[in-house]
Amino acid sequence: MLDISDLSVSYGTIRAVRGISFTVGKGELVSLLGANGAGKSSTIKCIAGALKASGGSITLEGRDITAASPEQVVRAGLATVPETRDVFPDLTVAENLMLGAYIHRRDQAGNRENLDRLHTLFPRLAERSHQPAGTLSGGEQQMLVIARALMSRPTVLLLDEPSLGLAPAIVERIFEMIETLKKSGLTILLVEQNVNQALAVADRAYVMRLGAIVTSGTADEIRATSDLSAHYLGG
Ligand SMILES: Nc1ncnc2c1ncn2[C@@H]1O[C@H](COP(=O)(O)OP(=O)(O)OP(=O)(O)O)[C@@H](O)[C@H]1O
Repeated sequence: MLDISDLSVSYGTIRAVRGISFTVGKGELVSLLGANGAGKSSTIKCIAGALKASGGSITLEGRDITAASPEQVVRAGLATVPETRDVFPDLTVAENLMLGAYIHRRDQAGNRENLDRLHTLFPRLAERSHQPAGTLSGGEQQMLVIARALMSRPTVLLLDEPSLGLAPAIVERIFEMIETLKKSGLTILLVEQNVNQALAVADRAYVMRLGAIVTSGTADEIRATSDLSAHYLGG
């Protein structure tokens, strides 16, 4: 489904991602793990078309999207939830959601149907449809940005640190929702610092350190073989 081959990303002379390769199969939930500064967000931004690759290739369902713009990437079927969790604070929840559907703006019936499905998945957003998004709690804003990404009807969803800065009870809810999305058949690439939670939902994981992939395997293999504290806590 998603095939990353020898991908490099640089900021001037800083090489943030150094020739990494990994795959995410159809319907799989793959996690990209690593300490601060390992290069996870740079990888996600590059796949999303927000950063230019300095080498390598990105293929989605056999189609080369390495040089695609963010909009072209969304049109190809890949939606991204960045770690910045940006909502438009003065727009209502409903208006924020409709912005996620801009590539389908002529298909109003399809958008309504998708919105109904998302309201079932995120009842809190349905209750707060007419409320300015800036008045939502942090956890609700995270739900909103995930739902907004799903309004583009992606086949692959990239989630960058969805649990960042949220209370443990809310983190539980976010991970339950990620599991529900996986069960619905969505292909997911999940970047997380929350290693235990990520491995609990992931089929496979890749561990990044200093811009390179140092370990990969099933969630059980990663738990069993790698020294998590060394990779994640920088020890
Ligand atoms: N805009 C930028 N300009 C220069 N260097 C950058 C920029 N963004 C990231 N970097 C550098 O690239 C490297 C990888 O950063 P990146 O944000 O991809 O890591 P990360 O694994 O996502 O970490 P975090 O979890 O803290 O976001 C770091 O050394 C970082 O300082």
